[in-house]
Amino acid sequence: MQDRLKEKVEEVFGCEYELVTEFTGLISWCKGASIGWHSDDNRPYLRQRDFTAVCYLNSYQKDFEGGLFHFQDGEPKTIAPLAGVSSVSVLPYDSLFISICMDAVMYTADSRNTHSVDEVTDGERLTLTLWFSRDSSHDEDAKLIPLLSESLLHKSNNMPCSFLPLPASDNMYWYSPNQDSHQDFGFDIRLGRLHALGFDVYYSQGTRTSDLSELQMEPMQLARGNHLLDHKFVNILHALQVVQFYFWKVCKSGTFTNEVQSGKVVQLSQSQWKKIIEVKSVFMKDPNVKTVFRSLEQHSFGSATFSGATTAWEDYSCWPLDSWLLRSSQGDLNRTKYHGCLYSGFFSQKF
Ligand SMILES: O=C(O)CCC(=O)C(=O)O
Ligand SMILES: [Fe+2]
Repeated sequence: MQDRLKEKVEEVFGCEYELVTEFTGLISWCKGASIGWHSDDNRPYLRQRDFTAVCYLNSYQKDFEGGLFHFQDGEPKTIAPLAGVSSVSVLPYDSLFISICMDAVMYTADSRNTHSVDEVTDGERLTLTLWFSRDSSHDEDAKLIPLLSESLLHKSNNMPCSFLPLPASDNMYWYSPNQDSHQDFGFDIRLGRLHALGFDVYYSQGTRTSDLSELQMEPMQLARGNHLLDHKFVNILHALQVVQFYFWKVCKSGTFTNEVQSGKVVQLSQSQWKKIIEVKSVFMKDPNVKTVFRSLEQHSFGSATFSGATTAWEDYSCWPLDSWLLRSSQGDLNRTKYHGCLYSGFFSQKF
C-alpha cells in the first residue's frame, strides 16, 4: 500500500527522483478533533515533507459527522471523506499541485496547499496519512527495520517480547495555529495528552537535558495526584499508549482479567515533585495546553486496574510483531511494516 501510494505520488507529480516514505500514520480523529489552516511542512522539524497522501478509511455521514477537509485555494475546495474503493486512480481533474484520487487525496506539503479539517462532531474519523520526502535520510523504514530486527533477536533468544515503543516521530510538538514558529512555546503532545488525562511524568534522573528527543527515549514513571505509580515505562510513548489502552478498555469493559490486588503506588517525595515540575517547565510552556485538550472526559482511575492494563497491553501490542515475525520467516520481511498500527490517536482529543 505504501509503495503503491509512493509510486502514484511520483507519477502524478512527475518526480524525477525516488521518494522515501517519511512517516506513516494511522490516525483516529475522535469527537472534538480538528486542525486549522496549515501546510504540512510548516514547522522547522517538518521541512523534509514534500508530498502528502491521505487515505480515508471510513466515511463522512456514515461513520462520523463533521471532519470535512478543505483547501484554502484552488479547486476542489472541500472534500468529504469516503472510505476508499479498490485502487488508486487519478480522476480527470487532477491539477499540477493537487490530485484527487478514488481513495487518496495527494498534494504537495508546502504552502501552495494550505488546508484544514473541520471539527469531528460525532463518531470517529479514521485516516491513513503518509508523508513523502525527497531526502532519503528521512526514510522511516531505515529507522524502523533495525528496531524490528532487534525485537526479532530478542524473540529468538527467548527474551520477553520487546514490544515497543517505536518512536513514531522524533518530534510531536503542538503549536497554536496563529503562533509563529520562532516563539519558544509549544508542548510535547505526549506530555500534553498525559497531563490532560490527569498524569504527570517522572524521570528519576531529572531532565538533565532540554533536548526532548533524548529525553523521550528514557525510561520514566507516571504520577497521579500525590502518588507515583510503580510501573517503569520504556519511554513516554510507551506510557501514553498504555494510558490510552487503559481508558479505552476500561470504558468498554470496565476491568482486566489479570487485575492485580493492588497497583503499587507510593506518596511522592519533595524531590520527586521537583523533578516533575522541572519536566513541565521545560516541555509544557505553552499556556494553551489546557485548551487544546479541553474536551477530554475525565474518567475515574484505579491503580489496580491500571496495573492490569500495563500487562494486558503488552499482549495486545505483541500481536502485530508476532505476526510480522511469522510472515518474515515465510519470506516477505521487506514488504511488511507495522508502523501505522502502533501509532494512533495523535489528533484525537478524546485521549
Ligand atoms: O485527515 C485529513 O483529511 C488531513 C489531515 C491533515 O491535514 C494532516 O494530518 O496534516
Ligand atoms: Fe495537513
